[in-house]
Amino acid sequence: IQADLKACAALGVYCSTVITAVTAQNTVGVQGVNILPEDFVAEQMKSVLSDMEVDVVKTGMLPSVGMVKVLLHSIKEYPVQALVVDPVMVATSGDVLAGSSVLPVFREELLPMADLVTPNLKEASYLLGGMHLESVADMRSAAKLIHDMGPRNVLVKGGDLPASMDAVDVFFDGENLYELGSKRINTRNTHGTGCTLASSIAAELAKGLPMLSAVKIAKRYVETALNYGKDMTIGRGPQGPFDHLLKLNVCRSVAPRAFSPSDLFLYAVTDSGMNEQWGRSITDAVKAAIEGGATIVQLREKNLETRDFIEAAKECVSICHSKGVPILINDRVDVALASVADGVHVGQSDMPVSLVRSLLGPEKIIGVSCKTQEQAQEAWINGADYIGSGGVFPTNTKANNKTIGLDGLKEVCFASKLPVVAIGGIGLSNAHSVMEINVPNLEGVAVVSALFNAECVSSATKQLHEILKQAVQTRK
Ligand SMILES: Cc1ncc(COP(=O)(O)OP(=O)(O)O)c(N)n1
Ligand SMILES: Cc1nc(C(=O)O)sc1CCOP(=O)(O)O
Ligand SMILES: [Mg+2]
Repeated sequence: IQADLKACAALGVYCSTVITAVTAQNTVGVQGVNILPEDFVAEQMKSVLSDMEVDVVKTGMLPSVGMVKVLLHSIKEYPVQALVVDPVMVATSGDVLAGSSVLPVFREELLPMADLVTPNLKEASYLLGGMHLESVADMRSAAKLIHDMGPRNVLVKGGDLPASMDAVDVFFDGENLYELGSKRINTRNTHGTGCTLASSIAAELAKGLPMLSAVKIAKRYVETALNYGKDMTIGRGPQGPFDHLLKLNVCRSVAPRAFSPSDLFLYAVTDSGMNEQWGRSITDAVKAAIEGGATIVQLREKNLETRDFIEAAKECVSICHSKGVPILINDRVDVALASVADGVHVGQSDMPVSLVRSLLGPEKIIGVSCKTQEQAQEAWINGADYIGSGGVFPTNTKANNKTIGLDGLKEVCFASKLPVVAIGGIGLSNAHSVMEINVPNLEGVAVVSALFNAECVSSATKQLHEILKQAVQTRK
C-alpha cells in the first residue's frame, strides 16, 4: 500500500486506499498478516467510491473469497473506468498471501471484470493450475490462457525468469502479443516492484492513456526507479525497498546547503570573456575568488556551449562545495540540475521564479533581479530566496543595463523582506558607499569586472572583502 501511494504520487495522480489486511513485513519477509473484517472493507470501499470520482481501481491483496465478493459488489455499485488486478498471491519473498481457496472466485468472477491482470510467473502458474513457466514462449502461452479467463488484457511479468540479461514481460490484448523488454537491474532493492508496476499502470490509465502506452510508461518508471535506488541499503534482509520519489532527488545534493542571507556578502559573478582575456579557466577563476573570500559564486557564462557549460559547472560545484561556498548558475535551470549546483539566478525576462521553484524543488537557492518595488514584492510571493538589485552604477559588463542608483536600490530593499545584494558597476572605489546606505536587508555586493577583470582575482577579492568588512563595522 505504501508502494502504491508513492508510485501514484510520483506519477502525479491522487491515490486513496482501502485496506484489506494489515501485514507485519520488512526487508526480511512477511512476519504476520492480520485480515480485516469483510464488512469493514466494504465500508471503506463505500467511503472512497461514493465520495470521489474514482477513475481506476487497482487491487492488491484479496485474502478471502468474501473479500473478492465485497470488491466486485462495490465496483458494480460504483462503476469505474478501469479495473487493474494485481493477483497478489505469493509475495516476492515467497510468502503466500492468498490461499488456493480464492482461486475459483479469481478465475470465475474477478478476472472477467478486469481490464488488466498482471501476474508474475508464480501467480500465472498458480492461476493455470501449476503450469510450468520457464521461458518467454511459456509466458506467451500463459498470457493467452489467462486471457481466456476473461480479462481484457494480460501482462505476464518475467522478472523471475532465470538467467536472462533483460526482464521481458509479455502483454496480450486479445489480438496481439507484445514482448516488452527492459534492462535487468542487478539490485536487492525490489520489494514492492509488482505493486508499484500495477499502481503505475493504474495511474497512467487514470490520466487517460490507452492500455499498452500505460503499461510501457509504467515499466519505464519502475526500471528508472529500480536503477536509481539500486545501491541503497535499507534493512538487513535480502529484499530492500526502492526509491519511488526519485524525481525529487535528481537535483538534490547529498547534503543540501541551507541558504543564509550572509552568503550574499561578497558575491562573485563570473564572465568567460574576461577570464579568457586574462588567460585563465573558469575553474581557476572560481578557485581564486574563493581564496580571496568570495562568499557565493554565480557562473554567468553566456557564450559557452551547453555541454561545456555543464562540464565547467560540475568542476566548479565540486570546488565550491569543498570550501563550503554555495554556487548558483545564471539563467540555466537545466545546467543547474545537471551539475547539482545550489541554485539559479534569473532576471525578469528569464524563466519565471515560480516555475524555477517548481522545477528545482524547495531546497535550492533562487535569486531574482529586481529594479522596481513591484518586482521586489513579487519576488517573495513567487518563492525567491534573495534579490539582486541594480544597476547601482553604470556598467560595461551588461549591455543596455538600466542604472537605478543608490536611491533605486534603497526602494527595492524597503519593498521586500528578502535579503538583497547590490549589483552593477561596484568595485573597490564605491563598495563602501553602497553598504553605507545602511538598510538592514542589504547583505552585500555582487561583482563581475572588479574581480574577473583584474590581473590577480584572489588579491582583488581580498581587497574588496576588506572594504566590505570595514563598511559593515562602521554600519554597526
Ligand atoms: C546577483 C545578480 N543580480 C542580478 C543579475 C542580473 O540577472 P539578469 O537580469 O537575468 O541578467 P543576466 O545576468 O542574465 O544578464 C545577476 N546575474 N546576478
Ligand atoms: C550581470 C549584471 N546585472 C546587473 C543588473 O543591474 O541587474 S548589472 C550586471 C553586471 C555587473 O557587472 P560589473 O560588476 O562588472 O559591473
Ligand atoms: Mg538572466
